Amino acid sequence: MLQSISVKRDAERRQRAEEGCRALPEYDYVVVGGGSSGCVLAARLSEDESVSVLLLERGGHEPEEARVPGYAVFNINSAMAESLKAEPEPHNCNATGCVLNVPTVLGGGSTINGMLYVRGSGEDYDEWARLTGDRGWAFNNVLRYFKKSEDNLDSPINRDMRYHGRGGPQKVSWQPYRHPVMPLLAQALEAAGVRPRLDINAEAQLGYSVVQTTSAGGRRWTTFNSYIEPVLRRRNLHVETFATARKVVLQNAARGKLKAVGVEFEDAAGTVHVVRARREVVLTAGAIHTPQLLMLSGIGPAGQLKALGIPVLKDLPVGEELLDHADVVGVPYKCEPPLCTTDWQSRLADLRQYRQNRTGPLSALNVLHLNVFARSSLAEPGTGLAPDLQIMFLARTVDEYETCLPYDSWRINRVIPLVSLMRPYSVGWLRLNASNPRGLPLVKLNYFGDPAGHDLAVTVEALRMGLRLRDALAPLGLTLDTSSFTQCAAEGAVDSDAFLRCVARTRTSTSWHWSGTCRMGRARDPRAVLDSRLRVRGVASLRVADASAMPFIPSGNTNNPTIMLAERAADIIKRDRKALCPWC
Ligand SMILES: Cc1cc2nc3c(=O)[nH]c(=O)nc-3n(C[C@H](O)[C@H](O)[C@H](O)COP(=O)(O)OP(=O)(O)OC[C@H]3O[C@@H](n4cnc5c(N)ncnc54)[C@H](O)[C@@H]3O)c2cc1C
Repeated sequence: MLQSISVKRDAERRQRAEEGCRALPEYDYVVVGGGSSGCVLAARLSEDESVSVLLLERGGHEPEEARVPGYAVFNINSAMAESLKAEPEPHNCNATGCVLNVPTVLGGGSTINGMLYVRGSGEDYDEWARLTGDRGWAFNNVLRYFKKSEDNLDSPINRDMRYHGRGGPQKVSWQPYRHPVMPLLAQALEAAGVRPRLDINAEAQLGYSVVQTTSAGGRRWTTFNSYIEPVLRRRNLHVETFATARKVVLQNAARGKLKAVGVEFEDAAGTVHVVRARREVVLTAGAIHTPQLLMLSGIGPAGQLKALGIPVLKDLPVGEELLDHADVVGVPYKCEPPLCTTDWQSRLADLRQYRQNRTGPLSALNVLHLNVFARSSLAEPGTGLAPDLQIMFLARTVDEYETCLPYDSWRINRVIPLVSLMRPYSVGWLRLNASNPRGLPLVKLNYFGDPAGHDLAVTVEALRMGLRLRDALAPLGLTLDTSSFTQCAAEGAVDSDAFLRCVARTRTSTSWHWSGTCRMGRARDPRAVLDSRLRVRGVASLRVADASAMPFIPSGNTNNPTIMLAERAADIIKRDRKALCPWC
């Protein structure tokens, strides 16, 4: 499977190289990065037939198998992502540095992610409004962009028109298959006092729920499938794949102000081109590559750029903050037949069933869509009902098939609470790599790095919640399995603080929710790279409209918030253009 993805990608790249670059020398808007946000931007901007839009994407199209929900884990480790090893730190990721799987494919994160459709809490966006001084980012205002993007297919959720939209580009639905373990987990959660919630994307999130996904009819719906594919025939929209931006071309304009006038990029054959942007360059290369591109263009922390010999055009705190939710893989529960079966006959039957009508275990991401959102005893007062922790349930097959199917997880025999810190105090950073500034940047995640130990304490509490399910799960056939936790065994009992702190330190992983590396903020905010209209401070015609712009990480998974941000960005850009040119 992994090999087939990489073979298809290589063939597509070769073909693109033979065909040559088809981009024109000039467009009104050049959008860099065709991921979750870039596809939204390019589709929305090109709705206006009088403007031309180029979308540059360094990857290619996703193969059909990438849309099978049960294969999602393959996507993460395939040629559709590059692996970035974060800086090793003693207090997280087993001191070896977590691996970040950075998307490199049309659709970006929406093509390789877990598809969970989560908005976060209203308080998060009210905080965005406070930090930017722009009420336009408050929840009551951004709700319309969440709804605008949405084609919610499930009744009764889609009957709630205050919170949900129908007919938007992004398909949203419950996955058609629910593993038999899910009702048992729900039963155990209720026994532990966690209440059910039908819809986490309405007035509140707290409780456990079966989360909707960006999939429909047993298939993944990426932002490329949702926003771009239906409009690919537009004559004013051009998508150039295997086109890697190298830098933004900047010029001195009126009154000495810098202005973005184009983008330098390398095509599939390795030829370097410059495309001019008549109106704006919009960076949507994600929270890892957008800050890198800005710095390669001379926009970033002056000291850092000077040390690398990059001429400083604008001194801004690019990459000085990196936000993410630290995930920790908790102690698993063993699940045995007949509840969990992993034999080849069942797998073959699954494949046949999926091929016939896209149902069965392959139409869902095992049990990941069962989520708990909760407030720990350390949740900050004054944050309303915003959760500070999330518990998801991962599942996988261990033992018998591990060597031949290392990433297989559609048939399972372990269920693992995966805890995620929603309101982290620890903040990381991103810098250019001095030995190769164009290569992968250096990233320090700094999970659990806050001096007061708040983040670790919340995580320990969340891990303990996962353990609390054991009394209710044991009679249902799911028993705790500590056999793989030998590294922490000497620390104490399985529910002791010392053991759980050791689990947090050694079993950390990214949640892939990188954000905030080019945050927006108020005019005098020394941490802000962008103003609240997503313009790079002090540079004309240049915006950032991806997860990098978030000033505060939402309490939930970040794909849908990024789509919302891009929807509003498109509206802002259209309005700014009208304001400058009312007759256009
Ligand atoms: C493995 C994984 C699992 C996740 N699970 C979930 C989930 O279940 N639910 C959820 O809500 N969120 C999830 N997320 C997070 C979510 O997908 C991201 O927050 C979101 O995709 C970020 O969107 P973006 O537009 O900022 O960046 P991306 O979607 O990463 O898009 C950036 C795009 O830019 C391209 N690019 C980069 N550099 C260049 C360049 N120099 N030139 C041209 N193109 C370039 C990349 O190839 C990519 O396509 C997950 C993410 C990952 C990676």
